[in-house]
Amino acid sequence: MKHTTAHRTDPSPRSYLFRFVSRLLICSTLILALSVALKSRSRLSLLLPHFSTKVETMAYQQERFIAELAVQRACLLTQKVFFEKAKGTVSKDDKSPVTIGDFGAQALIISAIRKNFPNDEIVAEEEASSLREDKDLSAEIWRLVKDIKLDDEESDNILGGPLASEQSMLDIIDNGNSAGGASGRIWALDPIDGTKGFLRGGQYAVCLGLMVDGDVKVGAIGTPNLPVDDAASLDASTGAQQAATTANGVLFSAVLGEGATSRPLTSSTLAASKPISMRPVSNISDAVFCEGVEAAHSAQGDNAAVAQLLGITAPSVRLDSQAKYCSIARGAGDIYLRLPVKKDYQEKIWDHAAGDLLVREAGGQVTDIYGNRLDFSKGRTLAANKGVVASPKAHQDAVVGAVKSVLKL
Ligand SMILES: Nc1ncnc2c1ncn2[C@@H]1O[C@H](COP(=O)(O)O)[C@@H](OP(=O)(O)O)[C@H]1O
Ligand SMILES: [Mg+2]
Ligand SMILES: [Mg+2]
Ligand SMILES: [Mg+2]
Repeated sequence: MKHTTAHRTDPSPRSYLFRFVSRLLICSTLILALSVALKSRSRLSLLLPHFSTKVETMAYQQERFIAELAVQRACLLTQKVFFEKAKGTVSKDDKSPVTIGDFGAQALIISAIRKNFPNDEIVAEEEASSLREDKDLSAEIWRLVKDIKLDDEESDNILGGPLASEQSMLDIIDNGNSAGGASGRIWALDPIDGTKGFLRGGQYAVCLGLMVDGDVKVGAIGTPNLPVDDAASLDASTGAQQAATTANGVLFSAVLGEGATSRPLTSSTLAASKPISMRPVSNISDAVFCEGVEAAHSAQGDNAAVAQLLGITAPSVRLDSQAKYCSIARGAGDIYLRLPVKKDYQEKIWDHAAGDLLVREAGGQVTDIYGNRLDFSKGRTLAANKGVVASPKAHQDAVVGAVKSVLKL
């Protein structure tokens, strides 16, 4: 019996060989399958060169959605104030104006960012110290803010619903005090860009951008007074009279590598979007150029001299705010010039982050007067840049060349 048992459990040299060969076969099949999988993956990325970047940028779809929805809700507040005679205007330390619309829009947008991306930093233009000293103004803003909501309850809840109290509104406004910089996720917020235009009855924009490690990845801009029609001429976009018509109000957005879009502003969920792009300009002398209304913000004489050097005979079209970036991005104009008035002025990141991305994603180029890309990694200002020049990519060298010649750089 002993002998028989030993014979059964001890495998013969033949069965050793059989096991060895079958394991070898399994291993080589696995190796073969793995290499086929790897090969087909690399073939896929050869066929779709944007495959890996797409996967990466898809990550910003939620940020884009929240940014658009938050800007759309804030525009409900700014539009309400726009049509009121008294806008609760106060003068800031630098003598520039700020209104209840600026404070209210900042509170609503920061609250939406806090709800959805609690760990992100925010660089926003306004702060609440003056409101803490002026109880009446603070109460007026709270009366406005607490009633603003999107018609669609679910969308409003995505943004966190109503703010909790007047006190928390002030704290939320002061959440925009990040120093900015080159690392991490930082939102740049201008609750009303073009406050002077807003007060004058002209163009203004609610602007929000997301920077990751100093690079702008997402931008959303609400322009309640721009015509919805992307094909509307730039001249039809300048004045106050259009503001009262119903065919106004556009929401622009862009994600790095994903293109730029526009859609009508609504009071509820987001409307359907369509892609936008700069128009092709074969001869630069046919280009339409735009600049700011305020002579103190850009050197209109120098802007005109640059246009003249490029052979452009038509006068500039003047609009306040980042509506200029939006307009050229959708082909309602071609060049945006913002040549410096004062040597020591540092442009603010919230005045450019969203617009810069929008124009680049629409096929344009944005640089400073030296031809350098705008650098958003330097803190709250564009400390490494001077002025702004934006035009179709193919013409940017010529436009910057004309700028350098006029400014004798
Ligand atoms: N001296 C100056 N040079 C350039 N920009 C200036 C400026 N003084 C103020 N600004 C900025 O110009 C922005 C408006 O731009 P524009 O002239 O194109 O409409 C203002 O934004 P706010 O209105 O948000 O304060 C403000 O930040
Ligand atoms: Mg301001
Ligand atoms: Mg601004
Ligand atoms: Mg502003």
